Amino acid sequence: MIIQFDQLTNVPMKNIYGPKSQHVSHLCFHSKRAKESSVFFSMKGKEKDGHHYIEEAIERGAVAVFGSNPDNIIPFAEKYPACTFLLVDDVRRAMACFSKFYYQNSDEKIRTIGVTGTNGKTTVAAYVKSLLTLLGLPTGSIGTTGIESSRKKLVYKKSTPTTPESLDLHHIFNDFYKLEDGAAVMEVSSIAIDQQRVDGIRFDTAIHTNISEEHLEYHGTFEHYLECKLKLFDQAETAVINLDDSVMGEELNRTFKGSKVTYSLSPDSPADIKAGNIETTASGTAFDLYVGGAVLKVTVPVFGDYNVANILSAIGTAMLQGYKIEEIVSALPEVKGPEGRFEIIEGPDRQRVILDYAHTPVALAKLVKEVKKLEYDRLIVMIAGIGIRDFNKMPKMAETIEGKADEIVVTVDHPGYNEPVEIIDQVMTGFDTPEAPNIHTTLTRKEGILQSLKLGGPTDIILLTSGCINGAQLVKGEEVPHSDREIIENFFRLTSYKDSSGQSCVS
Ligand SMILES: CC(=O)N[C@H]1[C@@H](OP(=O)(O)OP(=O)(O)OC[C@H]2O[C@@H](n3ccc(=O)[nH]c3=O)[C@H](O)[C@@H]2O)O[C@H](CO)[C@@H](O)[C@@H]1O[C@H](C)C(=O)N[C@@H](C)C(=O)N[C@H](CCC(=O)O)C(=O)O
Ligand SMILES: Nc1ncnc2c1ncn2[C@@H]1O[C@H](COP(=O)(O)OP(=O)(O)OP(=O)(O)O)[C@@H](O)[C@H]1O
Repeated sequence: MIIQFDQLTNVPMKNIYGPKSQHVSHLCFHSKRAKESSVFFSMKGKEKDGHHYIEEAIERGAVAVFGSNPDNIIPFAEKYPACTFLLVDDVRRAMACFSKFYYQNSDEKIRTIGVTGTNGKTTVAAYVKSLLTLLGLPTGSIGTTGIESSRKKLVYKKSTPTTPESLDLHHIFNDFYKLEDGAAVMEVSSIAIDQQRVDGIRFDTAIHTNISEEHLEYHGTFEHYLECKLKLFDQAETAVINLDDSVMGEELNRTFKGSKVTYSLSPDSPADIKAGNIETTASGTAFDLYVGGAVLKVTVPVFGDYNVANILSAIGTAMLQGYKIEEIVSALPEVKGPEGRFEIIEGPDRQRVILDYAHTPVALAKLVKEVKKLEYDRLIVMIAGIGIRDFNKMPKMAETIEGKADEIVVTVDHPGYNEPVEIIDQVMTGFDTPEAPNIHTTLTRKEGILQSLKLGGPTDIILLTSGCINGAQLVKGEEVPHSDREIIENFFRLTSYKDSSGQSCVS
């Protein structure tokens, strides 16, 4: 595509050096990803300054460079006269605006729905994707579990765990549009908002799940974390708000000016949609839906009260897209959730392994409460300290689980550059009685899973929490392939066999 840089109206620019137009076929913000006809965005980061990699990007074929530091940009413009240099105040903002332009404002050709909150973003995104698609609005999704159009999983080299960088995001919107999806639902993390990845997107609907302490390793204070999350609603036409969340829900309910649907798990709440009489069944959950003065019976193939809250937010989203409540309710029994969230794997001898990504104390507490509603003999719970997250959170996970399970296995997820043993030590400080015989420690997620499975007997539930992002464990800068499912299936294959009477045995 030929880009006439001096005619870009949506990208705020201070100055342009060199040729005013270029043939562009690729966008990047990492010099090592530059190739022929690339535009390179040089950003100052936490560790490095992208301006120091401009020459590398040019050597690899970049034909245009955005930067904010004139001390770098002007001398390079003189040294590389064939390359276009664009001096801007804010490179992240420029990257978001330019990407939107480059991918022909695809975000405006489809509906965009953003989900934010501490817990439940992935789950809500999956429910919304599934529900809207069932209702006849093919919807793609973007988040921690990957990128999926309404019909298939798409393969991208992800640059971030949850919310992609702006240039990837607009590329994905464009792909959804080309695949004839009518909407995109995406998880919007607080970090993404802070790093301006969603700048310039006008969301049709923003969904709020809840807020509790998280990502303090990045934000420093809870106030900054909350402030970032609230910003999403400044760029949304309509909103779905959880009134049960007194911190963020009440604030949003007071300040949000557009159309909104509020939701609550308390039938007495003033919310627009509410759930009551929640009952766990063998195949999911049944509840009464209070909406517009009526009470409707609803069944959903999901487990856990918090997932009923997540379903309510999906219902609110569908209502804001113009669907009638009767159509929505009739689609609910078919709704699908994401992988690794209350995902049940049946083992031999009526054992059940439940994989759940709960990795905050709040999520863990709620999860265990829900699991205890199921029938089982003994409960084995694995928790993990996540090396790439807040160390202060680790003891709180131990504190949350102590006394609530028959066996507790403590392990490590994504050690990053930390020593696994230090992570374990940090988690263990949260137990009152760390030496208790039912508390076990292992140094890798794989060992933790195997230990938990070995502790399980007939009719037990083995709850494996925390989780693995993108099928890998992050160890010292490397992505080490890892699959919980593979480990579990191999374990059951190796330990169970049919004896001569045809009965299954577990050794
Ligand atoms: C900790 C953090 O916020 N990191 C983000 C940050 O990187 P940084 O500031 O450390 O970058 P840096 O290494 O200092 O490099 C600065 C610049 O130089 C460039 N560079 C660097 C080296 C080189 O050889 N060439 C080169 O061009 C880099 O591409 C970068 O643009 O800026 C980068 C560019 O915008 C982000 O991609 C990167 O996200 C990393 C991948 C990341 O893991 N982020 C996590 C914390 C994150 O965003 N998580 C959230 C929430 C997850 C959840 O759901 O809980 C998410 O939305 O994924
Ligand atoms: N509405 C909710 N309230 C509290 N806990 C929840 C809620 N929804 C899900 N959870 C718990 O949090 C875990 C993570 O859920 P989910 O992956 O949907 O959240 P998330 O916000 O996407 O987290 P992340 O971005 O870190 O992946 C679930 O496995 C469940 O245990």
